[in-house]
Amino acid sequence: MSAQIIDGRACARTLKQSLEADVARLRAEGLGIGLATVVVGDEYSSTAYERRLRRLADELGVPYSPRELPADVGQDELLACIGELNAEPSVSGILILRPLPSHVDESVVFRAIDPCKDVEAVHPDNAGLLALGVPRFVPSTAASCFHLLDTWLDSVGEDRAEFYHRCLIVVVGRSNNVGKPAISLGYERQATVSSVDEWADRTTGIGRHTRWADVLIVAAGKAGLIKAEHVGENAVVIDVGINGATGRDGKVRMIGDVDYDSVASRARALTPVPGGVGPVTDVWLLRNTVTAARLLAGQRIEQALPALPVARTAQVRTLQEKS
Ligand SMILES: NC(=O)C1=CN([C@@H]2O[C@H](COP(=O)(O)OP(=O)(O)OC[C@H]3O[C@@H](n4cnc5c(N)ncnc54)[C@H](OP(=O)(O)O)[C@@H]3O)[C@@H](O)[C@H]2O)C=CC1
Ligand SMILES: Nc1nc(=O)c2c([nH]1)NC[C@@H]1CN(c3ccc(C(=O)N[C@@H](CCC(=O)O)C(=O)O)cc3)C=[N+]21
Repeated sequence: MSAQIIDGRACARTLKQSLEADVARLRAEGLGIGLATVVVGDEYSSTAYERRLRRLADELGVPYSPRELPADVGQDELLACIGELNAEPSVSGILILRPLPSHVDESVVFRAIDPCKDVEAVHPDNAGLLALGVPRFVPSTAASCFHLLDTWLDSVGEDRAEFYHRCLIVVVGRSNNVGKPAISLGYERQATVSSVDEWADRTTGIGRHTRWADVLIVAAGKAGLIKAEHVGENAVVIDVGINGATGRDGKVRMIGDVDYDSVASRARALTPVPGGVGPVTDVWLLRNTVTAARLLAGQRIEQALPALPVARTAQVRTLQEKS
């Protein structure tokens, strides 16, 4: 079997059209919007993302303030930078690119962000709201994974609710900004969710968990970690990983955490890298920046959140009814 390819670029194009309309509506209401990013050092995946955000903000005419700090920046200097962005009225969304250098305490840094400008929901207030199922911001990477899944389910005519209720979602990687939010969004869809980290790989191996997945979301940051032997034949595989791999010609190209060719020969559907989760993530972050602009203008969360794609009304049958 050869997997269906889930096209993130096509999905992002559609989402971008509604984002353009959201930004225009905001302007028509006389509300300001601006995005600030903070990159510490020059890690491959951070700079790749920052470039994309810069370009998207430019295309949308959204004011963009990039801050670049050296890898040896002191934590206090980083906190001072966040303080300035918190106080800057023209900035509605703040994104601190990860990974941060090891001498910086990420939790202290994230706690310093104004929760209403925290477009990635890394401040404990926002992470807590997400975990409770009442998010202020839905973190962009996890949101993108599920947006791709929802869109793909619609395209193959599967009922979303029925699919998720019967579904085992296995999430590889449990970082605070990708894996854990993906786990929360899986719960929200009433799926069965399990989580795999590096210890599982080092001890029993991850295959004994991942092979059972109906949906496998991989966010480990390890190039080619997932191979055909790790996936079931009916699996839908969402590859979040962004890794720089140097080829024989010395050029660096982008690859995911999934060994694309071997998994494509086995799985039911697969997101490629590039062209999968990545292109949706930056659009979603700008959507969250629109939400932030509305919150900062005093609107309530329900008024501020952009409309999500509506799930088709489903008559969900229970197991007994099915048999
Ligand atoms: N496409 C996109 O839009 C985005 C892509 N990314 C990419 O996704 C990847 C993950 O990002 P992020 O979550 O921030 O990374 P982190 O490094 O913060 O977290 C990685 C997680 O993966 C786990 N892990 C590492 N190695 C293994 C292994 N061999 N088996 C199982 N689990 C493992 C770690 O386990 P433990 O907890 O035990 O350390 C940890 O929980 C990166 O490549 C990043 O660039 C990130 C954001 C957006
Ligand atoms: N706080 C934080 N949040 C993040 O979301 C975050 C981060 N830190 N640190 C770095 C990683 C990496 N990341 C990318 C997202 C999209 C592309 C992307 O869209 N890539 C295009 C590449 C196109 C190309 O260059 O060929 C694609 O996948 O098709 C890349 C990288 C977000 N990250």
